Amino acid sequence: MLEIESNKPVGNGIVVGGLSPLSETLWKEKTNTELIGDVSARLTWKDLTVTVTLASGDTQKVLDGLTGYAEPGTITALMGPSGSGKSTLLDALSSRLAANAFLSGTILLNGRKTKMSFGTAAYVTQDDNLIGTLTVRETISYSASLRLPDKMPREEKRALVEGTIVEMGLQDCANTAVGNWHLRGISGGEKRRVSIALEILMRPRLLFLDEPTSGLDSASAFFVTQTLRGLSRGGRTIIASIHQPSSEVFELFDRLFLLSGGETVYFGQASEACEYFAQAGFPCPSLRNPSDHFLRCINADFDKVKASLKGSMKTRFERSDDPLDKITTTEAIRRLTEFYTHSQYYHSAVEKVDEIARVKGTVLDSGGSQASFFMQAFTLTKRSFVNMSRDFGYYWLRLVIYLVVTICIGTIYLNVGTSYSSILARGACASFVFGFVTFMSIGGFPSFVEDMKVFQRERLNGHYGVSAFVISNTLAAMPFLILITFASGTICYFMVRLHPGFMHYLFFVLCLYASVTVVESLMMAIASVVPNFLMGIIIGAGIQGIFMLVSGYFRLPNDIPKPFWRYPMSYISFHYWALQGQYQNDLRGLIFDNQSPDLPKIPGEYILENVFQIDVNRSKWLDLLVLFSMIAIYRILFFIMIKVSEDVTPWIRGYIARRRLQHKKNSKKHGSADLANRTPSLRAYVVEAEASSTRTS
Ligand SMILES: Nc1ncnc2c1ncn2[C@@H]1O[C@H](COP(=O)(O)OP(=O)(O)OP(=O)(O)O)[C@@H](O)[C@H]1O
Repeated sequence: MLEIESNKPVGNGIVVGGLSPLSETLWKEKTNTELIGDVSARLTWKDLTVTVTLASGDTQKVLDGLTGYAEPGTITALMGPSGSGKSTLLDALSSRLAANAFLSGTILLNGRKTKMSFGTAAYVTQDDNLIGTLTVRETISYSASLRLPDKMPREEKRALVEGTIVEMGLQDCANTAVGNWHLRGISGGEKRRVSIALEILMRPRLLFLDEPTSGLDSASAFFVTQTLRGLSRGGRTIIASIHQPSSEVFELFDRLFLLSGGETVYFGQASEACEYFAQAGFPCPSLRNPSDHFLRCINADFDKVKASLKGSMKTRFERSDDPLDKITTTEAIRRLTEFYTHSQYYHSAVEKVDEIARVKGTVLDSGGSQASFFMQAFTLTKRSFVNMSRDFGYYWLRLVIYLVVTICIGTIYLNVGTSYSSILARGACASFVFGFVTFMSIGGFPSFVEDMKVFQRERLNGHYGVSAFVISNTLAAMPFLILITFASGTICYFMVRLHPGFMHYLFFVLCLYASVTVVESLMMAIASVVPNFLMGIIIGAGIQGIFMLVSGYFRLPNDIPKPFWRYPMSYISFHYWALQGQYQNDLRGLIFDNQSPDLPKIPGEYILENVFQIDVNRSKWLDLLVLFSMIAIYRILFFIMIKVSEDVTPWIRGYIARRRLQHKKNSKKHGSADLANRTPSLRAYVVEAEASSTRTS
């Protein structure tokens, strides 16, 4: 067990800042989670370098040899100009780097290498991915049910939720919906606070926040930061990237990590940063906010603008005492980074990192949820059902369109009968229903993609697992899909007057239900690979177009080219099984008129075999069974895809990136050697360049 000195109050001695004592006490009592001392998080990173591969194939260093640490009981601010690498550092520390990013260096949690996603640490990202139809209170309450222990009484869960709402100043908008494309909800700043509330609800031992105060007014920014500071004083470790904090907000931070162009400009006590800048030759002018001053010293993006302004307002600048007016910011950054690497701040940071890393502390497991699987699945199903019932675009709009389209089908094929011409009409009607009508199900994809974003946020923060999500989504959608398919199927069946009989009716609507659910499941599997809704819809439409082509209507089954299209494509196509089943369901047992009254009548079985080339020896119920199995297969596929992207892809990515870097290093070495050998005068230059690059690294 670690002895943690830094759990003692830091700074002005406030033990619980903005944090409601009620929530804090309740949390400790009811969850038996004594965070200080036994499961606290000490995070260190040493020589952390992140390289990304760009679309052109080139690589770019986004972070360069960063070293630092974060201890329990402290709040660390990451500051730097836009694009300096703050989010990348948070992503690297929380094991969430993008697919094209490669990390080198050491990150240790309590002295051990740990994968930080899935609940070991909580992360409030820059994007607020929330369910738009839920109110603020509902959003936080569902989150509490998903993660708090089942045994915890309801009143206590409610008290925690209310306490968190008060801590984030959300009481006035607690009953307002978050908002989505058709519903104006809470403001951007309020959304930000809801996102923070969701993560501080469980009092995580390690919390990353990417720009928690962006979009907040100065008073809200102050109170939110004060709450975070209070949370840290309870033994939590907090790291937050922040833009432009006011001087009051800045004073709430214990440590400051200042970045510019991916390099460390300063890492140390926030309260000593002013002195550090003065020592480095950039004292903060008396009337300037220190954090504004630091950022002005290290933002080189506007050097050109500054130079042209200087030209036009020469006299004014000449009189200024500000050192920044005498040199370019690029030069200031160079001096500051050099000053830092030789300063006592850097050396003490390295010493402290080594000291912390030497102590092998508690292995932190996933701390995201303490609720049982059953509770998670139940809460998720309830939440999804509420969302689906409130979001007009999810199912209601589809219900309206389905009803309209099936009434159109009903009027066009009205009372189709058993005349000779009705044979093809019945085939066309079935093909349209199971082709185009089921195709319209992709309309729900944008809403599902929004759900996926929420799922990904919650999943990475360990709120619940993939199986709970798949089960809940399946169960919550079921009543809506039954309503849509049974309502539209009934209209179609009775208007067209398909084969009479209850079992024929039941088969028709069940087949429609299964086909629509297969499309939903297929789109779910697509969403696991392509999270962008436009791309997803295009891919989903393309796949369904191909499935329709090989369904046996546009080209008869025996005429479909055997390699690939017949085997296996037509068997993979759900349209094929739906049509095979429905043709049998509709035609078998009916007798049709022939072309002329003198010719004998045609039995349905004959048409099935000779016109539509249906395998009459196979039961239509078997076709239906195949459709239901496809639902399960696509949902399992979704599950596997998520698992693969979580477990296998990072490993492959790391391997490829390592190979690429190695290859680059080798070719660089050979390239410079070749050049030096060919031109003796260049040899000295290359040797010097290689030596200086080794010195820098
Ligand atoms: N996966 C990536 N692929 C390509 N470039 C990347 C990737 N990740 C980061 N970068 C680049 O690295 C730089 C730092 O990005 P990052 O988002 O970390 O900056 P930031 O300091 O958080 O910026 P902001 O304050 O604007 O959010 C940017 O120039 C960005 O384009």
